[in-house]
Amino acid sequence: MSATPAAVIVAIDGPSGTGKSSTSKAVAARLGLRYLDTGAQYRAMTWWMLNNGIDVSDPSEIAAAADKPAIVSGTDPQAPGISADGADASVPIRSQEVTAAVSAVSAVPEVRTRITDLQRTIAAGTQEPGDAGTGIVVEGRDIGTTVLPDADLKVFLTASPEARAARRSGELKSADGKAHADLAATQQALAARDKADSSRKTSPLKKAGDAVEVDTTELTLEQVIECVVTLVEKASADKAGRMEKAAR
Ligand SMILES: Nc1ncnc2c1ncn2[C@@H]1O[C@H](COP(=O)(O)OP(=O)(O)OP(=O)(O)O)[C@@H](O)[C@H]1O
Ligand SMILES: Nc1ccn([C@@H]2O[C@H](COP(=O)(O)O)[C@@H](O)[C@H]2O)c(=O)n1
Repeated sequence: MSATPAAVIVAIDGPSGTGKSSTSKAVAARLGLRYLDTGAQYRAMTWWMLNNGIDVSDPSEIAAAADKPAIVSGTDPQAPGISADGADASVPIRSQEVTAAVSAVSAVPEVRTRITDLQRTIAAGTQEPGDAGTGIVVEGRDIGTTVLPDADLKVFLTASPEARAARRSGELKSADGKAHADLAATQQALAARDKADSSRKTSPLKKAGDAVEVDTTELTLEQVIECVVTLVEKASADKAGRMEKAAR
């Protein structure tokens, strides 16, 4: 087996609140990989549409506007950043308004084609020799099934609805300091978004057949990170071994 790890492409998918972002960022930072938050790209597209008078309840209006905004994603796991038409979208894409509209926008095929092209270009850039050639962790809903079906490692994170709602409620509380988060309402909102994301026609949320499923319900975030780091290290060493063999 080779001593030099290869630049891997890692796909991390799963429903909302399973820990995709937290895990992917930490794994990428620990292993010196780039990081891509594909949910942020759909959110930035949605934010731009809401700001530009697009009726997000009308799929034909969404489709007609899908190629208009320039969506630029950062890939530094410590500070990813995202902009739409040059405007910093990092904070506003997390608003309730965007969260409520994003599933409808992301279900439109023209939006998916546009964003999928961006994602593939960014991932391919991390396979070039030089500074960028460090590999990448890409997280979302359809990365292992559609965007990067040849990824070196696919992970599908799950957690019980109760655990996911409790995590999200904790987040809401710490964001405004008030103990207002209604667990049942949070659980309902997560279930509604998952249902929309799993039942759309184009590229629904789905586990790839060759993905490693990790149920995070009973695991701490640190345990999930360690588990995925181990999987990535193995995938990277295996890839390096294959490359070395092919070069002989
Ligand atoms: N294993 C875990 N144990 C406890 N809390 C966790 C765990 N994993 C993630 N969290 C917390 O749960 C919340 C949601 O995590 P995160 O945003 O990473 O999920 P996500 O799958 O990316 O969600 P979404 O798809 O909605 O963006 C965060 O506050 C995070 O710190
Ligand atoms: N690969 C993806 C990633 C995300 N989406 C859509 O974006 C929404 C927001 O995602 P977050 O991870 O930021 O919560 C999500 O609910 C999906 O509608 C997607 O379609 N494909």
